[in-house]
Amino acid sequence: METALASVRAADGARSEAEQSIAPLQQELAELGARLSEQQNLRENWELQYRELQSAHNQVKKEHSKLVRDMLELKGNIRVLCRVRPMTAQETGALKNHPAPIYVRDTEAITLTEKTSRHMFAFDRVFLPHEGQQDVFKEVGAAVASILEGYNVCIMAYGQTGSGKTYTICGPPGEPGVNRRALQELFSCAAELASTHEVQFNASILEIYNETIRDLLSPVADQKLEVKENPDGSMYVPGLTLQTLDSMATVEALVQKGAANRAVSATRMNEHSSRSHLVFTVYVACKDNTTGTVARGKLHLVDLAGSERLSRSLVEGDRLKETQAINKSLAALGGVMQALQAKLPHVPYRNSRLTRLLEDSLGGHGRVIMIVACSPALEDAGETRCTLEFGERVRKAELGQAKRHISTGRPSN
Ligand SMILES: Nc1ncnc2c1ncn2[C@@H]1O[C@H](COP(=O)(O)OP(=O)(O)OP(=O)(O)O)[C@@H](O)[C@H]1O
Repeated sequence: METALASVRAADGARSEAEQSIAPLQQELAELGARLSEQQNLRENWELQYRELQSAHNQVKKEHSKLVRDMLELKGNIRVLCRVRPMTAQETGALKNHPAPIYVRDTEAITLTEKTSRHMFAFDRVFLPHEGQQDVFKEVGAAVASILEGYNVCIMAYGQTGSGKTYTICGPPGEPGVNRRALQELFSCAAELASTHEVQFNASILEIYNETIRDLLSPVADQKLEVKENPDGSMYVPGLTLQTLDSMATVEALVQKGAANRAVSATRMNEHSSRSHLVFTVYVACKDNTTGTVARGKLHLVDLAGSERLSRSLVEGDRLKETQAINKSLAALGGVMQALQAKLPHVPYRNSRLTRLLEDSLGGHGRVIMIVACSPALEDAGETRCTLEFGERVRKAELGQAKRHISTGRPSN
């Protein structure tokens, strides 16, 4: 009996000891539980705030896009932006004590000093050398997105060789240019529309070299390609390869393929990419599932051939022919813009393959953004003046109200 009582007492003692040592653990557990539920509340709050901020951000983005679109309507759908690239170390060294030829007065004006004369130019936006690819895209993103509503948009980079046209349109690795950013924007807009619309993207890449069109997505070299007009006035190139785009991976593969084929043809012709116009086109068909209507728009991204004058390039033979062809098509572009500005009854689109191809985007119903790319180098001041003058002339052109292309039926291109 005694032994049993002793062992019960011992067990009680052990239990109370165990309870005592468990008590702080229980307390700690309770505190941890309270902290966890506090953290959970905080997380829920943060998530809520994040969703609210995201929706406010989307709203601001939509309002900004609408403002830009309204501005485009008011301005007659043509905008000219000017981008000055940074100076290289060599160009800075060449300045010695000479002041830099380009002075950016503000975001809409630039002054160029050439020898002893000074010229002032006004644009819709001037980008300083330090401004990045995202700053440029901010200015063109809304126009890009408008192809989903059935508008035709053309974004061109104009300027002499080495002024930053390819940098702006394509961009080096890690600094994507307008092309990749445009597709990213379009995919993101399409995702937002996914519950009510069916959106399809196709693309083509061609170059115009010496007035000959080359399909950069086709394995067949030396195809005879021509620009034709559909009965509705839209332009197309029969036989041109179209590729479906449905992710950034497909965009990357397409851009790489176009660049590889361009490099091959460049080597074959013993010339450099800057001697041809590169036209990357995105075609969209956006079907409204409620009404069944389809908006068809297209976006041309054009990296124009270098605009240097014959006198400066001191060329002969094949180079002379190339330069003449480039000058002819750039002059044709200037001629089209001039005719639009003067509201002439006849606009000479047929004077070059480039202007013929872009006719349904330039001609009255499209939205055009020209980016004039400028070299800040002292030795380029003469060419830069010509570039800036060209840009200013284009800015005076009037394209009238942009038109949406809406039809009924299934999306196709
Ligand atoms: N905004 C910029 N920021 C940094 N570097 C730039 C910028 N613009 C151009 N560059 C650099 O300047 C050089 C010339 O640019 P780019 O090749 O784009 O000129 P381009 O006008 O397309 O010439 P081309 O007519 O020969 O194709 C490149 O080395 C490019 O990386």
